[in-house]
Amino acid sequence: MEVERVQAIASLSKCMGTIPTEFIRAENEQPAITTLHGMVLEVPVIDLCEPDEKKLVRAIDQASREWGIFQLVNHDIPTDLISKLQKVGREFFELPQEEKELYAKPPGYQGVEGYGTKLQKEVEGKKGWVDHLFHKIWPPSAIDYQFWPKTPPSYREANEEYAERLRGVVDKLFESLSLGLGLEGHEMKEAAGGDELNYLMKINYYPPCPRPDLALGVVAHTDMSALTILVPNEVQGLQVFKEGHWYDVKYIPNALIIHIGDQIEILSNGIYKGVLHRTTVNKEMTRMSWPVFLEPPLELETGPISKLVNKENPSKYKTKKYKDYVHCKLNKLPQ
Ligand SMILES: O=C(O)CCC(=O)C(=O)O
Ligand SMILES: [Fe+2]
Repeated sequence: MEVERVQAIASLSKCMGTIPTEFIRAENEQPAITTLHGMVLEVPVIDLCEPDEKKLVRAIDQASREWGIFQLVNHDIPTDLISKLQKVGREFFELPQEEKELYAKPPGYQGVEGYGTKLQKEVEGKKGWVDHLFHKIWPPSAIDYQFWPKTPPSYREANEEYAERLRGVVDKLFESLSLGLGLEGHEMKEAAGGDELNYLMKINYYPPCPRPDLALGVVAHTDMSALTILVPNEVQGLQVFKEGHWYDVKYIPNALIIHIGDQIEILSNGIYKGVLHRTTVNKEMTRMSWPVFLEPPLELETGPISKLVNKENPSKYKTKKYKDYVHCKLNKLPQ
């Protein structure tokens, strides 16, 4: 059966000025009713070039305890490279529909990679106003190039260069998180899979939506990954839940948005918190984002790091294979 892409639904909806009911969220989810505007709390912004190492570790530690999300500036990934990554991704989504379908998840295929429209089973059968493309970008042994667009031709180079540059940022983040918890610098990354840590690229494509007050892009969730490193385009849309309210995450050109995911929450025995977030959509403009999910290998067992478990802080999470964690989360089963 052919899946209807949101991009196609969006072109029809534009003429009609309405959206199909399956995209209209319940009132307790509608962004127009549930977003707190006008002030207020701002996600921490962290300068990765901070010369005082201890200060940097403290800033990352505090943001990860209190927010589970922060924006990283001066991260050393060239602006040109970020623009190139965005350009080739945009060009892929602007291809004729039948060319994009060449990269669709094959029928019956169990993996996550490929072009598609919906990953998770959603709240009350409602749909998110978003299409996506998933493919791994690191390590080289995990890459399956059948899911990488061949058009535009520079797609591959841009993604390979981005993966290469991202590795330095990833190592620095894992090291800081380890030190923040009083561990040796290498421990956190090792517990998350070390050199076998998978970098899963996702491109989210949120077409213009005639009723952004009623629809959501991605529904409220925490990421399953250890960490997620995200580049957005300039269209506002990411929101985080903090102290009982939804807040916009301010767009900062060329910043990387870092999410603490479920796996870091588990490894840290709950000291660092996975952040609850969602996305809104825009009436006139296409929003896009490029999260890279840093995930343990599927067969790796993850659980609280033993040094972080003691009488005062007993283990809060089960130790299990990452693939079993993913299975329970996708099927909404208890962990
Ligand atoms: O588009 C965004 O800013 C966030 C997307 C997201 O949360 C996700 O794909 O997991
Ligand atoms: Fe997410």
